[in-house]
Amino acid sequence: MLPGIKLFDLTSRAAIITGGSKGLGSAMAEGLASAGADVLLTSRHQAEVEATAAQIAKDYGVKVIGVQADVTDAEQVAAMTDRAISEFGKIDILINNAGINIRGPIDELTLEQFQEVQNVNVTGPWLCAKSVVPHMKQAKYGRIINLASTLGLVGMSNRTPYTASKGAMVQMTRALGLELCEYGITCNAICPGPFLTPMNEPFAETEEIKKFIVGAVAMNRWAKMEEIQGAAIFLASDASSYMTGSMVTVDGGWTAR
Ligand SMILES: NC(=O)c1ccc[n+]([C@@H]2O[C@H](COP(=O)([O-])OP(=O)(O)OC[C@H]3O[C@@H](n4cnc5c(N)ncnc54)[C@H](O)[C@@H]3O)[C@@H](O)[C@H]2O)c1
Ligand SMILES: O=C(O)C(=O)C[C@H](O)[C@H](O)CO
Repeated sequence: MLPGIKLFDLTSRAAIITGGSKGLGSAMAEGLASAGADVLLTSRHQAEVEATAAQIAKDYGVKVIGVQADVTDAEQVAAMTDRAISEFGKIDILINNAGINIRGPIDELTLEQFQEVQNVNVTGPWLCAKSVVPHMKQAKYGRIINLASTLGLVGMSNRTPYTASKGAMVQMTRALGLELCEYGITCNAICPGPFLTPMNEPFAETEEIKKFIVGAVAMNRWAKMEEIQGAAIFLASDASSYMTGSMVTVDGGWTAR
Protein backbone atom coordinates (compact mmCIF):
# COMPACT_ATOMS: atom_id res chain seq x y z
CA MET A 1 0.00 0.00 0.00
CA LEU A 2 1.27 3.50 -0.79
CA PRO A 3 1.77 5.79 2.26
CA GLY A 4 -1.17 8.16 1.56
CA ILE A 5 -2.09 10.45 4.46
CA LYS A 6 1.07 9.38 6.38
CA LEU A 7 3.05 11.52 3.93
CA PHE A 8 1.78 14.58 5.84
CA ASP A 9 3.00 13.33 9.23
CA LEU A 10 5.59 15.62 10.84
CA THR A 11 6.23 13.62 14.01
CA SER A 12 9.75 14.35 15.35
CA ARG A 13 10.51 16.88 12.62
CA ALA A 14 12.18 20.10 13.81
CA ALA A 15 11.08 23.44 12.37
CA ILE A 16 12.10 27.09 12.62
CA ILE A 17 9.40 29.66 11.85
CA THR A 18 10.44 33.32 11.76
CA GLY A 19 8.14 36.15 12.85
CA GLY A 20 5.86 33.71 14.58
CA SER A 21 4.44 35.41 17.65
CA LYS A 22 1.24 36.40 15.80
CA GLY A 23 -0.33 36.38 12.35
CA LEU A 24 0.40 33.67 9.79
CA GLY A 25 3.58 32.59 11.62
CA SER A 26 1.68 31.48 14.71
CA ALA A 27 -1.07 29.87 12.57
CA MET A 28 1.55 27.83 10.69
CA ALA A 29 3.28 26.95 13.98
CA GLU A 30 -0.02 25.52 15.21
CA GLY A 31 -0.45 23.66 11.94
CA LEU A 32 3.00 22.06 12.08
CA ALA A 33 2.65 21.30 15.80
CA SER A 34 -0.71 19.60 15.17
CA ALA A 35 1.05 17.35 12.62
CA GLY A 36 3.67 16.42 15.27
CA ALA A 37 6.58 18.82 14.64
CA ASP A 38 8.70 20.53 17.28
CA VAL A 39 8.99 24.24 16.53
CA LEU A 40 11.36 27.08 17.31
CA LEU A 41 9.45 30.31 16.85
CA THR A 42 11.21 33.64 16.50
CA SER A 43 10.16 37.23 16.87
CA ARG A 44 11.84 40.50 17.77
CA HIS A 45 9.92 40.53 21.06
CA GLN A 46 10.96 37.87 23.59
CA ALA A 47 7.95 38.03 25.94
CA GLU A 48 5.39 37.86 23.09
CA VAL A 49 7.04 34.96 21.31
CA GLU A 50 7.51 33.02 24.56
CA ALA A 51 3.81 33.37 25.35
CA THR A 52 2.76 32.15 21.87
CA ALA A 53 5.22 29.25 22.03
CA ALA A 54 4.04 28.17 25.49
CA GLN A 55 0.39 28.17 24.39
CA ILE A 56 1.07 26.06 21.28
CA ALA A 57 3.24 23.60 23.24
CA LYS A 58 0.40 23.20 25.78
CA ASP A 59 -2.28 22.76 23.11
CA TYR A 60 -0.43 20.21 20.95
CA GLY A 61 1.98 18.41 23.33
CA VAL A 62 5.12 19.07 21.30
CA LYS A 63 8.23 21.12 22.07
CA VAL A 64 7.75 24.78 21.06
CA ILE A 65 10.40 27.35 21.95
CA GLY A 66 10.18 31.12 21.58
CA VAL A 67 13.42 32.90 20.72
CA GLN A 68 14.10 36.60 20.20
CA ALA A 69 15.77 37.12 16.80
CA ASP A 70 15.66 39.90 14.24
CA VAL A 71 15.97 38.27 10.80
CA THR A 72 18.00 41.20 9.46
CA ASP A 73 20.76 40.70 12.04
CA ALA A 74 23.27 38.00 10.99
CA GLU A 75 24.48 37.40 14.57
CA GLN A 76 20.95 36.94 15.91
CA VAL A 77 20.13 34.61 13.01
CA ALA A 78 23.24 32.52 13.78
CA ALA A 79 22.18 32.35 17.46
CA MET A 80 18.67 31.25 16.36
CA THR A 81 20.15 28.40 14.31
CA ASP A 82 22.51 27.36 17.13
CA ARG A 83 19.60 27.28 19.56
CA ALA A 84 17.53 25.07 17.23
CA ILE A 85 20.46 22.67 16.88
CA SER A 86 21.05 22.56 20.64
CA GLU A 87 17.32 21.98 21.34
CA PHE A 88 16.46 19.57 18.49
CA GLY A 89 19.83 18.30 17.18
CA LYS A 90 18.71 19.14 13.62
CA ILE A 91 16.67 21.53 11.49
CA ASP A 92 14.31 19.81 9.04
CA ILE A 93 12.13 22.78 8.14
CA LEU A 94 12.65 26.54 7.84
CA ILE A 95 9.63 28.77 7.24
CA ASN A 96 10.73 32.26 6.25
CA ASN A 97 7.61 34.07 7.43
CA ALA A 98 8.75 37.38 9.01
CA GLY A 99 7.81 40.25 6.74
CA ILE A 100 6.60 43.85 6.65
CA ASN A 101 4.58 46.02 4.27
CA ILE A 102 4.96 49.80 4.03
CA ARG A 103 2.30 51.23 1.73
CA GLY A 104 2.05 54.58 -0.06
CA PRO A 105 2.47 56.43 -3.36
CA ILE A 106 6.09 56.35 -4.57
CA ASP A 107 6.48 60.12 -4.26
CA GLU A 108 5.52 59.99 -0.58
CA LEU A 109 7.70 57.02 0.41
CA THR A 110 11.29 57.48 1.55
CA LEU A 111 14.38 55.57 0.43
CA GLU A 112 14.74 54.35 4.02
CA GLN A 113 11.22 52.85 3.94
CA PHE A 114 11.93 51.10 0.62
CA GLN A 115 15.21 49.71 1.95
CA GLU A 116 13.66 48.59 5.24
CA VAL A 117 11.10 46.45 3.37
CA GLN A 118 13.80 44.85 1.19
CA ASN A 119 15.95 44.25 4.26
CA VAL A 120 13.25 42.40 6.24
CA ASN A 121 11.50 40.66 3.31
CA VAL A 122 14.50 39.70 1.13
CA THR A 123 17.78 39.95 3.05
CA GLY A 124 16.23 38.36 6.18
CA PRO A 125 15.02 35.16 4.44
CA TRP A 126 18.33 34.94 2.54
CA LEU A 127 20.27 35.15 5.83
CA CYS A 128 18.05 32.55 7.52
CA ALA A 129 18.36 30.12 4.59
CA LYS A 130 22.14 30.66 4.47
CA SER A 131 22.33 29.90 8.18
CA VAL A 132 20.35 26.61 8.16
CA VAL A 133 21.52 25.17 4.83
CA PRO A 134 24.85 23.73 6.13
CA HIS A 135 22.89 21.69 8.71
CA MET A 136 20.37 20.55 6.10
CA LYS A 137 23.16 19.61 3.67
CA GLN A 138 24.84 17.54 6.36
CA ALA A 139 21.55 15.75 7.05
CA LYS A 140 20.83 15.45 3.29
CA TYR A 141 17.30 16.64 4.07
CA GLY A 142 15.49 19.95 4.31
CA ARG A 143 12.34 21.89 3.56
CA ILE A 144 12.62 25.64 3.07
CA ILE A 145 9.30 27.46 2.71
CA ASN A 146 9.22 31.15 1.83
CA LEU A 147 6.18 33.30 2.52
CA ALA A 148 6.10 35.26 -0.72
CA SER A 149 2.77 36.79 -1.69
CA THR A 150 0.22 37.10 -4.43
CA LEU A 151 1.86 40.51 -4.71
CA GLY A 152 5.02 38.72 -5.90
CA LEU A 153 3.01 37.54 -8.91
CA VAL A 154 0.71 40.46 -9.73
CA GLY A 155 0.92 44.20 -9.15
CA MET A 156 -1.00 46.55 -6.87
CA SER A 157 -0.82 50.35 -6.65
CA ASN A 158 0.82 52.07 -3.68
CA ARG A 159 2.88 48.99 -2.82
CA THR A 160 6.18 49.39 -4.67
CA PRO A 161 8.43 48.29 -1.76
CA TYR A 162 6.33 45.23 -0.93
CA THR A 163 5.70 44.02 -4.51
CA ALA A 164 9.41 44.43 -5.35
CA SER A 165 10.39 42.42 -2.27
CA LYS A 166 7.89 39.62 -2.89
CA GLY A 167 8.85 39.38 -6.58
CA ALA A 168 12.43 38.92 -5.36
CA MET A 169 11.25 36.24 -2.95
CA VAL A 170 9.60 34.35 -5.83
CA GLN A 171 12.85 34.37 -7.82
CA MET A 172 14.99 33.49 -4.78
CA THR A 173 12.70 30.49 -4.20
CA ARG A 174 13.27 29.27 -7.75
CA ALA A 175 17.05 29.74 -7.56
CA LEU A 176 17.38 28.05 -4.16
CA GLY A 177 15.05 25.26 -5.21
CA LEU A 178 17.36 24.48 -8.13
CA GLU A 179 20.57 24.90 -6.12
CA LEU A 180 19.63 22.68 -3.20
CA CYS A 181 17.65 19.75 -4.62
CA GLU A 182 20.78 17.66 -5.18
CA TYR A 183 21.26 17.73 -1.37
CA GLY A 184 17.75 16.45 -0.60
CA ILE A 185 16.60 19.99 0.27
CA THR A 186 13.55 21.54 -1.38
CA CYS A 187 12.64 25.22 -1.46
CA ASN A 188 9.10 26.32 -2.31
CA ALA A 189 6.97 29.37 -1.62
CA ILE A 190 3.46 30.05 -0.44
CA CYS A 191 1.83 33.06 -2.10
CA PRO A 192 -1.04 34.02 0.21
CA GLY A 193 -3.87 36.31 -0.76
CA PRO A 194 -5.55 38.55 1.84
CA PHE A 195 -5.48 37.26 5.43
CA LEU A 196 -6.75 39.52 8.19
CA THR A 197 -3.54 39.57 10.26
CA PRO A 198 -1.99 42.52 12.13
CA MET A 199 -0.33 43.43 8.78
CA ASN A 200 -3.71 44.08 7.13
CA GLU A 201 -6.04 44.89 10.06
CA PRO A 202 -5.41 48.67 10.05
CA PHE A 203 -6.47 48.82 6.37
CA ALA A 204 -9.39 46.38 6.39
CA GLU A 205 -12.07 49.04 6.49
CA THR A 206 -10.59 51.36 3.86
CA GLU A 207 -12.61 51.78 0.65
CA GLU A 208 -9.59 50.64 -1.38
CA ILE A 209 -9.33 47.28 0.41
CA LYS A 210 -13.09 46.66 0.60
CA LYS A 211 -13.32 47.19 -3.20
CA PHE A 212 -10.28 44.97 -3.74
CA ILE A 213 -11.71 42.06 -1.72
CA VAL A 214 -14.93 42.10 -3.74
CA GLY A 215 -13.40 43.05 -7.09
CA ALA A 216 -10.17 41.05 -7.30
CA VAL A 217 -10.61 38.04 -5.02
CA ALA A 218 -12.90 35.49 -6.73
CA MET A 219 -14.16 34.13 -3.39
CA ASN A 220 -15.08 37.70 -2.33
CA ARG A 221 -13.79 37.35 1.21
CA TRP A 222 -10.76 37.49 3.48
CA ALA A 223 -9.00 34.17 4.14
CA LYS A 224 -9.44 32.53 7.54
CA MET A 225 -6.22 32.05 9.51
CA GLU A 226 -6.44 28.26 9.38
CA GLU A 227 -6.54 28.40 5.58
CA ILE A 228 -2.75 28.86 5.50
CA GLN A 229 -2.11 25.62 7.40
CA GLY A 230 -2.76 23.09 4.62
CA ALA A 231 -0.13 24.56 2.30
CA ALA A 232 2.39 24.88 5.15
CA ILE A 233 1.98 21.27 6.32
CA PHE A 234 2.06 20.03 2.71
CA LEU A 235 5.28 21.87 1.82
CA ALA A 236 6.91 20.95 5.16
CA SER A 237 6.19 17.25 4.73
CA ASP A 238 7.11 14.35 2.48
CA ALA A 239 3.84 14.90 0.63
CA SER A 240 5.65 17.58 -1.43
CA SER A 241 8.84 15.57 -2.05
CA TYR A 242 8.76 16.06 -5.85
CA MET A 243 8.27 19.85 -5.63
CA THR A 244 11.00 22.44 -5.63
CA GLY A 245 11.07 26.06 -6.82
CA SER A 246 7.25 26.08 -6.87
CA MET A 247 4.78 28.79 -5.90
CA VAL A 248 1.65 27.61 -4.11
CA THR A 249 -1.06 30.29 -4.27
CA VAL A 250 -3.57 30.40 -1.41
CA ASP A 251 -5.45 33.41 -2.67
CA GLY A 252 -9.19 32.72 -3.05
CA GLY A 253 -8.83 32.79 -6.83
CA TRP A 254 -7.21 36.24 -7.04
CA THR A 255 -4.49 35.21 -9.53
CA ALA A 256 -6.78 32.87 -11.49
CA ARG A 257 -8.48 35.94 -12.96
N1 LIG B 1 -1.55 38.75 5.72
C1 LIG B 1 -1.59 38.64 4.41
O1 LIG B 1 -2.62 38.86 3.80
C2 LIG B 1 -0.37 38.21 3.65
C3 LIG B 1 -0.52 38.04 2.28
C4 LIG B 1 0.57 37.65 1.55
C5 LIG B 1 1.78 37.43 2.16
N2 LIG B 1 1.90 37.62 3.48
C6 LIG B 1 3.22 37.38 4.07
O2 LIG B 1 3.11 36.44 5.12
C7 LIG B 1 4.09 36.74 6.13
C8 LIG B 1 3.40 36.91 7.47
O3 LIG B 1 2.51 38.01 7.36
P1 LIG B 1 1.40 38.37 8.45
O4 LIG B 1 0.26 38.88 7.71
O5 LIG B 1 1.26 37.29 9.42
O6 LIG B 1 2.12 39.64 9.09
P2 LIG B 1 2.17 40.12 10.60
O7 LIG B 1 2.59 41.54 10.55
O8 LIG B 1 0.91 39.78 11.29
O9 LIG B 1 3.32 39.22 11.17
C9 LIG B 1 4.65 39.33 10.72
C10 LIG B 1 5.56 38.96 11.84
O10 LIG B 1 6.91 39.21 11.44
C11 LIG B 1 7.57 39.84 12.52
N3 LIG B 1 8.70 40.61 12.04
C12 LIG B 1 8.70 41.77 11.35
N4 LIG B 1 9.96 42.19 11.12
C13 LIG B 1 10.78 41.24 11.68
C14 LIG B 1 12.19 41.11 11.77
N5 LIG B 1 13.01 42.02 11.27
N6 LIG B 1 12.67 40.01 12.39
C15 LIG B 1 11.85 39.08 12.92
N7 LIG B 1 10.51 39.17 12.87
C16 LIG B 1 9.99 40.25 12.27
C17 LIG B 1 6.50 40.70 13.16
O11 LIG B 1 6.83 41.06 14.47
C18 LIG B 1 5.30 39.77 13.10
O12 LIG B 1 5.28 38.90 14.20
C19 LIG B 1 4.82 37.99 5.65
O13 LIG B 1 5.99 37.63 5.00
C20 LIG B 1 3.82 38.61 4.69
O14 LIG B 1 4.44 39.44 3.75
C21 LIG B 1 0.85 38.00 4.26
O1 LIG C 1 -1.07 45.00 0.88
C1 LIG C 1 -2.28 45.09 1.10
O2 LIG C 1 -2.77 46.03 1.68
C2 LIG C 1 -3.19 44.02 0.69
O3 LIG C 1 -4.33 43.98 1.02
C3 LIG C 1 -2.67 42.94 -0.11
C4 LIG C 1 -3.09 41.59 0.33
O4 LIG C 1 -3.92 41.57 1.42
C5 LIG C 1 -1.97 40.71 0.62
O5 LIG C 1 -0.93 41.35 1.32
C6 LIG C 1 -1.61 40.07 -0.66
O6 LIG C 1 -0.40 39.59 -0.76
